[in-house]
Amino acid sequence: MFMASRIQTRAFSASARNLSKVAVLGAAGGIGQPLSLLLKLNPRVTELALYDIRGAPGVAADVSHVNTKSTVKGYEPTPSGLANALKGAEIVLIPAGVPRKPGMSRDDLFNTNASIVRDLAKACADSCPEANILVISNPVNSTVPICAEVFKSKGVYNPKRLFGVTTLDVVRASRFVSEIKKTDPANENVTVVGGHSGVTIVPLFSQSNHPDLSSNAELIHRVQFGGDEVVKAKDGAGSATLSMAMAGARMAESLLRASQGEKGVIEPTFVDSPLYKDQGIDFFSSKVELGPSGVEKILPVGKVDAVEEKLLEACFADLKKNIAKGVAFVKENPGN
Ligand SMILES: NC(=O)c1ccc[n+]([C@@H]2O[C@H](COP(=O)([O-])OP(=O)(O)OC[C@H]3O[C@@H](n4cnc5c(N)ncnc54)[C@H](O)[C@@H]3O)[C@@H](O)[C@H]2O)c1
Ligand SMILES: O=C(O)C[C@H](O)C(=O)O
Repeated sequence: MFMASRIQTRAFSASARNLSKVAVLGAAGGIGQPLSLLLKLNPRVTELALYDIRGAPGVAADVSHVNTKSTVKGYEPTPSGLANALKGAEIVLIPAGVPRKPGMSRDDLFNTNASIVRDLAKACADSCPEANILVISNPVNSTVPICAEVFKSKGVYNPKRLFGVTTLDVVRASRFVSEIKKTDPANENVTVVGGHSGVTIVPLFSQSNHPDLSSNAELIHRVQFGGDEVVKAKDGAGSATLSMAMAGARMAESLLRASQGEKGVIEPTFVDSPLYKDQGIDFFSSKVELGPSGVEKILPVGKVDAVEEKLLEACFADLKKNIAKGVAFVKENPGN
């Protein structure tokens, strides 16, 4: 009897530890819908909370019929709907905001998306201050600092829990390399550092399986401007949604694996980073080891060649401005 209840208690605490509520803000959008579907297919997710300013209950009803065990709920676009979606969340993914049209830079989205992200970050700081916040909304180089400033202003900033999602850059890099080298992309791990726009995206091919590619200007350009390829092809109907959903789901899955005890889970991500703080760059994307507390360890950039050294210089100049713009926005526009 005693034995049985001990076993039951242990089984209960193990499953309680693995209860993982994941919230998606912007769930009815081009990224939000396939991302919600992929999260529904992930057995590590036990509760899926979908929020949008329009259409989340419909997406939730649809996704909820997928026959996996997790529960799915769509929340009304009200402050209490948002608060309830966030309460108890372990991970919050934010793909809310407008995407680019041809001819636009990601920075051109700032005027619209900065206040959307600021207000959603406020709701997160109030309702789930300890959640891992995964920012997808562009311009990531600025929206992540915006979230940090909001959390700081509410006294709940934990730099280990805030992530700009740059996974798509490494997904693209490995696919593009595999096309050139006729290999399996699953075996091509390309480190990409910096930020998430144009020249701030710095692939380090010298560290890959194919160091010769570090002088391939066309490939470097393709990785840096891969997003533009999709924007152009969609011709006004938005930017990458399906590949982004896959990349966002991968980042969430990695965090869940790490929080459930797996060691050595490494993803590239744009975080509050010590790597170049001495040069005034407070956020930087590099390989990060994830753990139960979020960021476990920020890995060094490592040895780069002369071409990459130059790419990094160009990255720093833009990144510094993008980060400063996000910080200044919250100071000048604290909102209600
Ligand atoms: N980080 C990356 O690698 C990456 C990749 C692709 C796209 N993006 C960015 O992701 C964002 C979304 O792209 P998309 O294609 O899904 O756009 P979309 O327009 O299809 O969807 C955006 C969704 O956000 C919702 N939304 C707007 N304001 C909101 C708010 N205050 N609260 C909740 N929801 C809100 C909209 O109703 C819409 O459903 C864009 O900013 C885009 O640039 C980032
Ligand atoms: O290109 C965009 O605007 C969307 C996204 O950042 C991407 O890299 O595909």
